[in-house]
Amino acid sequence: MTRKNILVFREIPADQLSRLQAEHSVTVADAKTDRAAFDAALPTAQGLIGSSFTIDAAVLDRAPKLEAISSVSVGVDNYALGELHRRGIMLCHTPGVLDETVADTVFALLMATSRRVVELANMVREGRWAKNIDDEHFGFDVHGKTLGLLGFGRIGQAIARRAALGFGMPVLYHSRRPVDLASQAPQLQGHALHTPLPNLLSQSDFVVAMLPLSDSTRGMINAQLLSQMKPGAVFINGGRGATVDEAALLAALDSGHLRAAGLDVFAKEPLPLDSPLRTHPRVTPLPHIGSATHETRHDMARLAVDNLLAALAGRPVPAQYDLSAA
Ligand SMILES: NC(=O)C1=CN([C@@H]2O[C@H](COP(=O)(O)OP(=O)(O)OC[C@H]3O[C@@H](n4cnc5c(N)ncnc54)[C@H](OP(=O)(O)O)[C@@H]3O)[C@@H](O)[C@H]2O)C=CC1
Ligand SMILES: O=CC(=O)O
Repeated sequence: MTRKNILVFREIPADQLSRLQAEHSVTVADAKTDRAAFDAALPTAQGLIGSSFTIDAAVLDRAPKLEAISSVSVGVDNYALGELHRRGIMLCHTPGVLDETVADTVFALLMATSRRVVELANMVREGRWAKNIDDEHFGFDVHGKTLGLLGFGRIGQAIARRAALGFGMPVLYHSRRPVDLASQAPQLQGHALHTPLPNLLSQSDFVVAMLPLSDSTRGMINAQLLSQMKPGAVFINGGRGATVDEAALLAALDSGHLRAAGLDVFAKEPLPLDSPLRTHPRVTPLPHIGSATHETRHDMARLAVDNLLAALAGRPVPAQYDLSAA
């Protein structure tokens, strides 16, 4: 079989790198920290694999031999989808293998915001636990409360299973098309309801966004949407930061309309030091760790390598992203 040129633009585990090296010529050059080496390898690259770097038309112009990109992520908002489609370059991603881990992270944010986990742990660490805990420190229950999900795809449904089956939470969800629960999520039958957005917002104690970033979702969670949320509700974002108007979110927290926010993702990452979201007392910020466990990151890398090896060999690809609508 012909050896092809692969450019690894963000580190992958050694055992997965070896699989690529066994069949192809591989250059490892981190696109962010080793940009000169990345640029030098682009003109001959036939396959790219990595994540967290924007591959736009300017990058593609310098990669005339490119056949396939394998993203070690499920989200594909870093890629110029229309350009890839136009140029006939295949895009692969890692759906499914991270669903349960990301749902766990979202639940960590639900618990942390409601039970004030970080704030009260800091009180203990800093020697400020000086008296018995009283209502000044109390949190709010999660179990039994209503969960509103914006986005009810693979990960949204994994969150819904935890909420409905583990925490006895009624689940309302919003997506453009209702999901046929009988065939796609039988465990959630009788537990999750496709709900008009205004009703979901006004009835939910927790609103969790698990949306991809696209033209239709960019800035979707704006002042008007936030104002329709139930007073005292908690907002969690596990999808993409740019789906939220962050200034509007801050205003909703500062006015007291929202009780708290748990955010794994931000419009700009890493979160700028001067962002008020970094230190806001009622925001629990995480550094985009939705899928960041040893097991799941390894599974993602393995699927991304499976994808790229299959794409370059002309074999059926396990998880090709459909660019036809781009
Ligand atoms: N924090 C982290 O580390 C991680 C974040 N993510 C993010 O989560 C996203 C979701 O992942 P996953 O569940 O696998 O994706 P899916 O494609 O399975 O689900 C996406 C959901 O969003 C809905 N949706 C899309 N556009 C809109 C819209 N305009 N209005 C309302 N609903 C919409 C879809 O329904 P419909 O099309 O019917 O509208 C679907 O229910 C990823 O794209 C990624 O950006 C993923 C992994 C880790
Ligand atoms: O944000 C992570 C992803 O896989 O998408």
